[in-house]
Amino acid sequence: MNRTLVWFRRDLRISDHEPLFRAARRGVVIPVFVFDRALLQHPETGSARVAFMLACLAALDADLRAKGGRLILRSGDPVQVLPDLIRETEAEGIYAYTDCERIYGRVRDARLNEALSAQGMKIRWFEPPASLDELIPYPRYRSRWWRDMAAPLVPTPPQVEVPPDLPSDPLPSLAALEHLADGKPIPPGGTTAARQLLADFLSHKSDRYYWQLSYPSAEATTGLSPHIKFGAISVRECVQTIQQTPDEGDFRIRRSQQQLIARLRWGNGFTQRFRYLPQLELRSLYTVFDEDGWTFDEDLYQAWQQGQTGFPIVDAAARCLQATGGWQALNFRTRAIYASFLSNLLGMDWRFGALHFMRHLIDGDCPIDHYQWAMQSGVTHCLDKTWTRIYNPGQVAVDRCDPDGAFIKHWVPELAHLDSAQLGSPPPMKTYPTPILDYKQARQKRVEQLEKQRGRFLQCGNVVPYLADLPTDLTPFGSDRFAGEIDWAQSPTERLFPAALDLTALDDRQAIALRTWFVAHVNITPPKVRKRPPPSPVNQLALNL
Ligand SMILES: Cc1cc2nc3c(=O)[nH]c(=O)nc-3n(C[C@H](O)[C@H](O)[C@H](O)COP(=O)(O)OP(=O)(O)OC[C@H]3O[C@@H](n4cnc5c(N)ncnc54)[C@H](O)[C@@H]3O)c2cc1C
Repeated sequence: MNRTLVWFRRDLRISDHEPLFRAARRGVVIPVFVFDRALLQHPETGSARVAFMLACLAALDADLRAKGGRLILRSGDPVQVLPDLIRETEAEGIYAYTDCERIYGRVRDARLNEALSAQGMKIRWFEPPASLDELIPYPRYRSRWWRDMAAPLVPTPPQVEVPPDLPSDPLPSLAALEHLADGKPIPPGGTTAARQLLADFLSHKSDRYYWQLSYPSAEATTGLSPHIKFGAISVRECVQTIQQTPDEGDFRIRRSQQQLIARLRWGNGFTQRFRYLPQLELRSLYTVFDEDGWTFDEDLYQAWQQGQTGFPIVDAAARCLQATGGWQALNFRTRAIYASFLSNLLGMDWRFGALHFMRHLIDGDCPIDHYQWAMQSGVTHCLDKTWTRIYNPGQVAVDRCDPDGAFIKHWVPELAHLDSAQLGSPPPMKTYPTPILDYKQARQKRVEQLEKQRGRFLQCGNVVPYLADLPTDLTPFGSDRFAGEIDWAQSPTERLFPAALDLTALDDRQAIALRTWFVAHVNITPPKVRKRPPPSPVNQLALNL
């Protein structure tokens, strides 16, 4: 009987999972998850997120068992572990989804392709829905997204037959993975928990989501982000479940459903941007924004992290992030205000903020996190001023996000006795710091700096030369602050799978298409085409169905 390895990565579910479905139809399945030290010890990995992943793995194992199978756990470098497992099980090869979240994963997958080819072994990569290998204009991507979301869900295999004698490591504890629990409550993981969150949302929140999603104390959002990050539920299942829920003719429900679906699409769009330009994990889209202007002050950075800035909404967000990992409590608007404070008002490189977020967020997802950070810092758009997001962290923010002060008073109890109208700028008191900056001055400084930087683009007809290339050194930002396993970062940059977009080889059509992803308000004309050798072929495992 045919035997196929299914390699789970950030797709920890058995439904709407094409590699698993197809492998189960071929015959015996070896569903495997590999604990990979390079990821577990990546500077941006947070313990709470690892704990949540363990919960999702336990749930995946239970779901596979309900189908007669189980999850096989192994530890080590997947480039060695997976060929060994193919030999051990005499499988024909591997089925897996491509994954563009991180540069490390793409280096690893390129190394795996080479290792398998060298040993005469095969892998078949599947594209997740709404993930494309070709560069197309953003409006066309939107149409493709809708088309992919409308496609029928891949059926859950009725049975998953796993070799009975195949050993698996036990599910490790957090400590065994060299992580310490840091007190954050971990939400239940897995598909059932995710479906329950969506059902609760549709029953109780969907008439108010659109209007209240910016109020942290309203808890009007789904709380699905950690599940989506680990693929415990597919975005397509979320979209179809929302669409199948009647709006009962209530425009509030209709508007909220539309808004939620749009946000799910944004998330996929960020991953697609990273697929094209993985360098966005490491640097700003335009080199000019990284070349001059950032300052760094360790004391101020610590004050921002610990919630000691003297701006209550910022301090509440800081403390909430550290205490909860952001799940449900730290919504989009509050994250944005908190992020903007570091990069725009304290003038610090957005990557320090993104690093701190990733180390604490339970839903930390590199493309969303890094691109949102870059957007809030104003460095993703080279001309359009509307993309300067400098939030006023004073009373304006309180009135917009937390008008009754419930979120602030919860996380900054020193201020619990104040009236909400005082929470924008509390009176001096011994127990709470005075503001660490003057908002108006800091804002003015940042506006002038961004105008100067953007001014360089005004006279240029072609922004491609200003786009940051993939650096030759792929060392993750933050490696100097947090030790990690980063030997892989010295790999040649052309060895990424899927491959990155080669900015030096864009033709006219591609250059125009790329522009639509980044809203550059000038023409982009391509440089001279320089051909690169084609990537080495990958053995695709035939689907003999
Ligand atoms: C600086 C910054 C960093 C962020 N980092 C992350 C991150 O690491 N991981 C993450 O999932 N979200 C991130 N977000 C986006 C957003 O804040 C979270 O998706 C949201 O708060 C998660 O809660 P929810 O699932 O209850 O949201 P809901 O409103 O219920 O949204 C459902 C899903 O839609 C997607 N989504 C919602 N809002 C956005 C958005 N603005 N951009 C992209 N996708 C969105 C997410 O997948 C989310 O789970 C970040 C936002 C900012 C400003």
